[in-house]
Amino acid sequence: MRAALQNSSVIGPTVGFVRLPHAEGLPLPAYESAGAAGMDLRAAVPDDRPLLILPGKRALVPTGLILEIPEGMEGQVRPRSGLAFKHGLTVLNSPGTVDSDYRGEVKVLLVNLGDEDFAVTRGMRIAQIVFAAVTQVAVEERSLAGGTARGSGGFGSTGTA
Ligand SMILES: O=c1ccn([C@H]2C[C@H](O)[C@@H](COP(=O)(O)OP(=O)(O)OP(=O)(O)O)O2)c(=O)[nH]1
Ligand SMILES: [Mg+2]
Repeated sequence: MRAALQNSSVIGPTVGFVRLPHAEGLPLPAYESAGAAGMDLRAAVPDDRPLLILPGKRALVPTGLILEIPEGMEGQVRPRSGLAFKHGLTVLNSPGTVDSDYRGEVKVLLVNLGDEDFAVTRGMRIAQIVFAAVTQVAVEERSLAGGTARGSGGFGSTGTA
């Protein structure tokens, strides 16, 4: 298995990671390749108590991490394509939004859309988090929206092919 990239190769803002006691011994998220967009999140479930997700059921999986995301950024919790392809496991609220002012434990809402039970074991990489810039906007109420060529056409109005 390829080692996760060292921090020194990353140019960008810094996100703080606080490891909670139940994440002790688990590797911190890290980019797994030079161009990776996301860092994998690991399940901080007890070693002796895997979390079983039955077909059609969902579970909130602890990561054991509190993040300190810089203002103006968010964390997006997304599925891992391998788990989705092989087991039908995905993130129900994808992309989950981790706000920069959230100081609770980051959790992953997994849903099993496959037809077999899925056991989430300690340290398993269950999802990935992508950090992205967000823009907060000012709201201005207006009586009319300005005209455009598209107008109100949507939901396939430009054709399907
Ligand atoms: O996949 C996720 C999504 C959210 N959160 C945490 C961080 C986020 O900042 C907070 C609130 O998420 P969101 O705004 O999506 O949920 P809500 O239902 O609107 O809850 P709230 O009323 O607390 O904002 O929950 C996670 O840990 N994982
Ligand atoms: Mg909210």
